[in-house]
Amino acid sequence: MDNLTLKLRGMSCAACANNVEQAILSVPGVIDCNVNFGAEQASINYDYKRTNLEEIQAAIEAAGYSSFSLSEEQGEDDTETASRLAEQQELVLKLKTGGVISIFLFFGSLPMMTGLNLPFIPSFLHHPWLQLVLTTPVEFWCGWSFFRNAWKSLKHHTATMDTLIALGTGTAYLYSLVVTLFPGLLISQGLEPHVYYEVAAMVVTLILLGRFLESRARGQTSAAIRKLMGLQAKTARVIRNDVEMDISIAEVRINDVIVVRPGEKIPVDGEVIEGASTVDEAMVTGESLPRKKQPGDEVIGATINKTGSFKFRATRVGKDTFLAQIVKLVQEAQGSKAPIQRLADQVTGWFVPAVIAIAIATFVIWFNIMGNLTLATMTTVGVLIIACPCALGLATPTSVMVGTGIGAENGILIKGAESLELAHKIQIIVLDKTGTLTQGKPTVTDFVTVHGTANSNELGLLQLAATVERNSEHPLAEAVVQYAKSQEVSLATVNNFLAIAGSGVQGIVNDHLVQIGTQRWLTEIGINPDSLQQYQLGWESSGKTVIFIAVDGALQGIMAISDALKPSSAQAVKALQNLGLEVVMLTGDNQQTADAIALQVGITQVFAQVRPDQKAAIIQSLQSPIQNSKSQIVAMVGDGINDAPALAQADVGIAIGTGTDIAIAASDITLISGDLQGIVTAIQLSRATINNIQQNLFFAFIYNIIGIPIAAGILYPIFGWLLNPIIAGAAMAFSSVSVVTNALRLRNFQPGVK
Ligand SMILES: Nc1ncnc2c1ncn2[C@@H]1O[C@H](COP(=O)(O)OP(=O)(O)OP(=O)(O)O)[C@@H](O)[C@H]1O
Ligand SMILES: [Cu+]
Ligand SMILES: [Mg+2]
Repeated sequence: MDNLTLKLRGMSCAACANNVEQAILSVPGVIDCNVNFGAEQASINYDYKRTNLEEIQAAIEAAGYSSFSLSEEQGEDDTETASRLAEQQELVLKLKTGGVISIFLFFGSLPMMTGLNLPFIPSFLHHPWLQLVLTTPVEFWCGWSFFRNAWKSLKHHTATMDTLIALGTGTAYLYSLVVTLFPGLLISQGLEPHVYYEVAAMVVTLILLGRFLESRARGQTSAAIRKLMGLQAKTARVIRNDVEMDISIAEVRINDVIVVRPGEKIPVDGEVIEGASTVDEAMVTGESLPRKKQPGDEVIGATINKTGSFKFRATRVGKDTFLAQIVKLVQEAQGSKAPIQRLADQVTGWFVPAVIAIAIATFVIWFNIMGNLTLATMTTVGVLIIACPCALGLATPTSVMVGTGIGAENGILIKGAESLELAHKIQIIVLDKTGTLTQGKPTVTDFVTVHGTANSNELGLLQLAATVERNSEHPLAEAVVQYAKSQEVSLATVNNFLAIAGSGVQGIVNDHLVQIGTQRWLTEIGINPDSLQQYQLGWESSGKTVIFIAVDGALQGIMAISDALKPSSAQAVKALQNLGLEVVMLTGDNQQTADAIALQVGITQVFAQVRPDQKAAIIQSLQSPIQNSKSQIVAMVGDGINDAPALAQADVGIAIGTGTDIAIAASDITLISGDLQGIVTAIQLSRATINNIQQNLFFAFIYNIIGIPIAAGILYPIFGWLLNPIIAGAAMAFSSVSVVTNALRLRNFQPGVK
């Protein structure tokens, strides 16, 4: 199975998105497909053994739309923008032509519309033949795309918003043409031979105007992506054959040695090999404090070198760089569908046919009841015009695009619209202790053996312990090894090494069986761990982790390891509680230590001594409904490595990453910097986005809900009100613009401000 994202062109409304989706799904071998109108993107899951990119693109082509793949975008980008520009220019020309002509027609029809005698308007403007000559180019040149697209979809037995506009304005035009040619037809019926050319021309112009404004505003919804891509440096100074030279970023290869001076942008990802400096990584990680860099440290492309100069070896270039991955991820997220959009999708599916049915009913009823052809035609045109579902298709995707973009700017990577939507419903948030609340860089602070402290026995035991721990990748093990190094203890070799997850490690060193782990584990394997209790209890109550070292089945010493809290932890926990969330701590560590840490950060609910494989089960139990209420939405925050099952079990899995080793895959949301404040921001952003979507849906529906019945003439019998088709056209154009503009308002989102 393979996954593919295509950029789409030629869609004019959500009904088009439906058509493209159907076209792609009809290709044998396509498993699943999701077309996003707002992002003009399709994401497709397909079986690469049964179909390929060409077949899928051909199907899209056959349905009357065009596509190009996101991955080949680098090359395609220029032609893409060029053709888009040409299209824009043509649209502007059509808009100007339509605008000027519409103004003449508008003044020409004013006397008739208002029923007043307006002497300043020359009467020739009202002449039907002149109006015909003026309107024809507007209808068939400016409005040509409506007819072309309507025809294309008719061939595929579908209908889109273009169908409605073509029908609406075409009807107004044809009606007027008939009246111009055979005024006698109406006069014989006792009706005035009024023409409605201005309706055809103005509606076309207004809708073009709406599209123009909409596409301009829509361009801004992907501003975040462009901003991210703009961060990329253009050139790199590499050393090749001992010569320093400036080359373009595209030519940088892995293992190139690159020189960076103070104030310069770091071109690609790499590892420092010489020199030292501090680097401002805010643009990529959201972390505001500059980071110190020295040989061995990772640097991220697009971040800015501050103080010193250094050399580094390129480790990731081109589309593999951290920045490129972020851009790709955000693009994919922007194209994904939020569950809240399903409603809009369902509506658009039957919307256009339903509107055509209502329009026909309107015509039939008015013509039969009133016997008035003019009234029947104009109400029908009004219904067709006001009913366009285009704003509906924009409501969700535009907000999602802006929301995910804002997230990325703040160092929050949101995998898809679904996670973005779900985050605002989180009720319980589970925080892992090590690496999440704490810095995850534990250090040994105390060490005592059964023979007391500071004797030769101590270093011997330390050697045994560190020798075993060197084979474990657990952060605690790392701390023990570091401590041994600082005491200048050399390490021996270990045999039969075994790690028991959540309990400890063991191995044979110099013919001694060494076992290091939790108090509980030692008890389980029949070793009494209690002889150093007076030290143990004090250390634990200050929040340190105590590990127990046994040699040949007897306790020989214990060690206290402390892992400092992140400076932001307590504040973030408080902020989460203020948002109304229940904050829970989950850890494999001992109960006393866990309680002590929980107290420091203000958490009351603690699950301690949880084995790694039980963490997911705890999440599940938190999710289950409490007494005849609904099930709970639980988020899990972890460092993404050993917490993967729990992250996956949670409704929203939030991974904390540092630098470039982020486990993007395991989580729904990734906080690039380790700062927990990011969780608060993510939840606030989710709330703001959902709010925004709801406003958009309101804007999108309100025009149709109010407009269609009025246009159909529901108020005519009571008040004599009808909706002038021109007003309908204006409302329609305004609805999409107001939706996109409202979505752009989301860009003002400020993290941390409620
Ligand atoms: N390599 C090891 N050396 C010594 N003790 C270990 C080792 N691995 C695990 N332990 C013991 O097992 C306990 C539980 O480990 P686990 O990895 O499940 O959780 P943790 O990393 O301490 O905490 P958290 O669940 O918050 O990440 C540790 O607190 C430690 O006492
Ligand atoms: Cu529309
Ligand atoms: Mg852990």
